[in-house]
Amino acid sequence: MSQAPVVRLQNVTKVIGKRTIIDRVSFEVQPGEVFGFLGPNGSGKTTTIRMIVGLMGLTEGDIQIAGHSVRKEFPKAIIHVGAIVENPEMYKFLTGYQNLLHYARMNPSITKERIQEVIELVGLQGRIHDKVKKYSLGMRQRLGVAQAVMHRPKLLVLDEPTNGLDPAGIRELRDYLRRLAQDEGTAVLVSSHLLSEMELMCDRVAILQKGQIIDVRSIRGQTVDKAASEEVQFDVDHPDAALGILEGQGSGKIVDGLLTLSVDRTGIAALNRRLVEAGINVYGIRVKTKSLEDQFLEMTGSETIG
Ligand SMILES: Nc1ncnc2c1ncn2[C@@H]1O[C@H](COP(=O)(O)OP(=O)(O)OP(=O)(O)O)[C@@H](O)[C@H]1O
Repeated sequence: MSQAPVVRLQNVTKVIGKRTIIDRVSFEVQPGEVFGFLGPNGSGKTTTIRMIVGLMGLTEGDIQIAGHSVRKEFPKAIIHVGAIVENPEMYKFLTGYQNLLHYARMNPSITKERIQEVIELVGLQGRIHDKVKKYSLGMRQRLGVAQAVMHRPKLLVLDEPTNGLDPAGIRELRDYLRRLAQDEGTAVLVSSHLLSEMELMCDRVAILQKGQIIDVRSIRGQTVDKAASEEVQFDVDHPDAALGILEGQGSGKIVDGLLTLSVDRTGIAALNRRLVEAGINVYGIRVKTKSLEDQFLEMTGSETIG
């Protein structure tokens, strides 16, 4: 991608006592991208996020936000960030609108028009004049996001935003985060321990395990049921010879007497044709679909993800 990243982590490391909690974590989030930070409980998501938003120092490495190092130019970096890391502080006896007005007063660049715009962005227009104490958790969170993005930050950071939300609330969260990314070009970083939610919400995810990034991948449009990759097994009369014939066609191997390859659907017919033309008898072809969930479990071992 040619755009400059909104946030760039380079070899971020955090050591507490003698323990390395975060170990050389590197990734970038682009403008307009919803980026998921996925990992089992205790893998280090919150710690990383706390370092991004300046609630905790780094032991090694650097984090740049809009090109400014949080270590060297923290005030210049942090003005580009909107975040909900702990529960957003709201005045429960004031209305949603009064709360937004209160925070807007601290920043003269926020106009009444902008307040209206963020209210519509998070879909709170029908309830914005109700007292916050009457709000559901999902509505409080929308108000928190509205407040966090009023000053048009380049980066929005949300730690476990789906916690406690029902499926409808999660869908709404997804919709307004996407809107924010698309309409305002905001880079959105969300953490979660639930792959199924990340798949619906994010363009890419980084998978964190025991303080290390073990994978970063695109997932836009994929769901748990759709294959991210497929393993194809050919039942043939001479597996070794078949393996030789298909050399160079991906990582072929023989498993339980079956020729096994990773290939996408369109490649299966072509491989079959090559085998038959080379005189190999093919008795069966089986496609073993691996969902992202399977792959995530494979990568993170037996640790639970939700
Ligand atoms: N201040 C601290 N002192 C010592 N250990 C800490 C501290 N903060 C976090 N840890 C440890 O670092 C590891 C990562 O914690 P962190 O809260 O970042 O994980 P997480 O992925 O956000 O998990 P969860 O989803 O459960 O919050 C955990 O083992 C935790 O016990």
